[in-house]
Amino acid sequence: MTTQTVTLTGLRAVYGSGNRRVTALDGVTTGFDSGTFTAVMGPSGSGKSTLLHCAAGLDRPAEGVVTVDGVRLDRLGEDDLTRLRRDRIGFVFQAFNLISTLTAAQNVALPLRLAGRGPSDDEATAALAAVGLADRARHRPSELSGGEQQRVAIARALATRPAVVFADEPTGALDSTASHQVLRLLRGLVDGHGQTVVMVTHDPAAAAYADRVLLLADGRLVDELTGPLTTGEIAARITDLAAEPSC
Ligand SMILES: Nc1ncnc2c1ncn2[C@@H]1O[C@H](COP(=O)(O)OP(=O)(O)OP(=O)(O)O)[C@@H](O)[C@H]1O
Repeated sequence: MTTQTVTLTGLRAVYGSGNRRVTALDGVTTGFDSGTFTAVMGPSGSGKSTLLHCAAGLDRPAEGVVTVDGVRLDRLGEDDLTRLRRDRIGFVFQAFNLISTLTAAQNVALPLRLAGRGPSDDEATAALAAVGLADRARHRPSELSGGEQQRVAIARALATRPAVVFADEPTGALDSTASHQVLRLLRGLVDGHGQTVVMVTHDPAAAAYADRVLLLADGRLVDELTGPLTTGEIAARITDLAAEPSC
């Protein structure tokens, strides 16, 4: 039986108040099956980052329920939520967000140290080996290419063996070759290790690596494509969506 690692039910997210009030999510219900790769797409301002932040417990929605690994986030206090984020959720950002003064291995080991489980050189080295960077363990971020830095960031996201990895535009700062390397890596984590991955992207070629593409518009889920998907099919659906009047 398939289990859902993350569920979102009736999510509403609102920023500001009065005439500056913006409804960023307007009743989103969906789930992310364990061991699957989902891409979240949609026009700028459609609510993609807000969805990711709410699903990852970085923002609290105004209404609705998020569960991660069977735990309702709205029932957690700030300390328990921080612990759950640290132990059960991996993050990958467009800007890599590595600590410049630490080596690749030290960056990867950081979540383990914060979780009181480290430092374990073996675990950090194994995580770097899994992303093909065992020989770069002692390099600092400035000594690595963008693609290598993002692979270190992925190794860091995996260090605590999270239930889910959320990636916000992970290839946004990379050239095409490095992008495909990072996407193949994410795909391999899903296929080879049953990792659950949820990725926000603007790029149909990146979304083509996913099993499922969710399309958001004006804070609502307006379509869902399931794979195998080609870049062309995804790009065509996005173009159609842009031409449709929003309701
Ligand atoms: N901190 C904030 N304060 C006020 N409004 C916000 C804030 N963050 C986001 N919004 C608004 O919420 C809506 C959804 O924003 P969000 O960043 O989730 O969209 P997005 O689809 O990720 O956009 P992009 O593709 O441009 O990154 C937008 O209208 C945005 O202007």
